[in-house]
Amino acid sequence: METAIEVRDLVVKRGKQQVLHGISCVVPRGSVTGLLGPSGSGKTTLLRAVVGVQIVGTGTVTVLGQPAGSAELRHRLGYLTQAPSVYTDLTVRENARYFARLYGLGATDADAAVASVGLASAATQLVGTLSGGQRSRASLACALVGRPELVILDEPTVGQDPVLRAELWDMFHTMAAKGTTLLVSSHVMDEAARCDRLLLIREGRLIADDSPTAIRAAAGTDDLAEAFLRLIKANTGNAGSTESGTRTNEGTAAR
Ligand SMILES: Nc1ncnc2c1ncn2[C@@H]1O[C@H](COP(=O)(O)OP(=O)(O)OP(=O)(O)O)[C@@H](O)[C@H]1O
Repeated sequence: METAIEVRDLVVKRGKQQVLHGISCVVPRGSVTGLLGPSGSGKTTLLRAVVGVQIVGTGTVTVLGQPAGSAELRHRLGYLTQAPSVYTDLTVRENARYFARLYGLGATDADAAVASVGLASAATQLVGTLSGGQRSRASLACALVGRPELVILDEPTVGQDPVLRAELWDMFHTMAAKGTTLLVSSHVMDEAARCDRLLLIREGRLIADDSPTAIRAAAGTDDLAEAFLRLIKANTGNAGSTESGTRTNEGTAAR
């Protein structure tokens, strides 16, 4: 297994609060890895550390063999932030073409990215006039237009209808099959089940790092939502433990 992301003993403070308490995990290349956890558990903070825009206390984050945030990684990594980051006074197409140019790509690539997120029919519409879900997809098109090797997506399917969500997940798997690595945060359990691997984070600590199948088996239930609840319950009270990055298949997280 080739590694795309390696996080070691990552500690991050935001404001006065310690948000990540010594996270260690690896994300394999060419996989779709889901990052799950309750609101405020530190998912966005971990994604920001991988992208290299988060000040890190201690620990290391290595991305595609380079320290996170290295200039060399800029064109190899695509990042979709939770709040759409597109120009509201440009059309969908103009936004995508602008980002394509930054990657040395042309209009055809930009238009293909717009079509891939289901926005071809809204290509000439100003982003400021789009619905929330459409705006989020416009932002996704811009994150993907450079065909990055590593794609970091912070809740990419929020506000999308079930059909679009299914289409987006099919697209993520098609990208992974071609060698792209995707790290995707989500709150939605049926999306967790679609991932090759899952990282479950709670209060800034990793409580599972395994495949959905292994997580279900370790928790003793076929229901992934129930498995997560059991893992969270099993880890309640371990908050002071120095153990982090517990893998369920080592049998420690689901006791
Ligand atoms: N700029 C900031 N300054 C201080 N604390 C922050 C800042 N941003 C986030 N936090 C805190 O860090 C913790 C983790 O936040 P983070 O956004 O990483 O969680 P999350 O799991 O992505 O949550 P959600 O699912 O709601 O998006 C929270 O307690 C949050 O209040």
